Amino acid sequence: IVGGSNSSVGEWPWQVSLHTKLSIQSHHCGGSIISDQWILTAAHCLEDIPLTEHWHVYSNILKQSEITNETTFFKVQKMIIHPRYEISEAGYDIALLKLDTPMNFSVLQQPVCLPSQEEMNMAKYTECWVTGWGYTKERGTIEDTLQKVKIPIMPNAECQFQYPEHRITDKMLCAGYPEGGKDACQGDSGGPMSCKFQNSWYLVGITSWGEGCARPGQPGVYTNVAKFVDWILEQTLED
Ligand SMILES: COC(=O)Nc1ccc(-c2nc(CNC(=O)CCc3cc(Cl)ccc3N3C=NNN3)[nH]c2Cl)cc1
Repeated sequence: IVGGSNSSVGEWPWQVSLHTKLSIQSHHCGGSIISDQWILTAAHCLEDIPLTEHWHVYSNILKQSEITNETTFFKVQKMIIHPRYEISEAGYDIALLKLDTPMNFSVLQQPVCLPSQEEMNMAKYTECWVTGWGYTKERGTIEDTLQKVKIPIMPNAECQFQYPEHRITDKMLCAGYPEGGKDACQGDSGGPMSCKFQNSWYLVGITSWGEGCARPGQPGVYTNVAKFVDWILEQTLED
């Protein structure tokens, strides 16, 4: 997160850190708790590591340094990548992780609301925050303390204009300041763009891609979760 500040304990109780158990175990991506057994993240986070046993899901974490080999984590039972995902910049950058055991909710570990499907006017979301342990500058390192930054959603037409070589679809959302300076960055992907509306928090976006970090005229691009609520419900409501 570029241009943000430290979060406090329990501020984003749906934020998780996805670690891969490869050479060195480290933070790979963010994710969001959407039910007691399901995590929503970005498809690109999972594409290089398709084996469920390589993933550790850490919830109720503020600092990465809290994670030791004594720290409890959830194992992953099932990974579902959206079937139309190819690359982040083409969209459908969304995936689900089913935990091997249901988690108990608490003040510090609980789900975020999904937006109502086909939510069209994003203008109603005037208080949106992006969170993560990603770099605080383009050539950075993973942050210890979970960072937060408030970023306004911009109309897709404006975003398309700023990314002339891309197709910004209605399944994507963009957020940024014209002057740049505040944005997601490497290591934040998969994590939430959370928006407060009528005193509840909604998972409006999933951090997906951007041209560099916090550059003027290069907003962050997020998966528009409202457009995938049907898919999420289909995949997660065991029939
Ligand atoms: C010790 O452990 C480690 O070092 N772990 C570790 C884990 C993961 C990564 C890592 N993750 C990614 C995937 N992309 C993103 O996270 C954000 C993309 C993005 C989204 C928005 Cl909205 C806006 C801008 C950008 N943007 C563009 N350029 N940079 N950022 N790339 C890399 Cl590299 C690096 C190190």
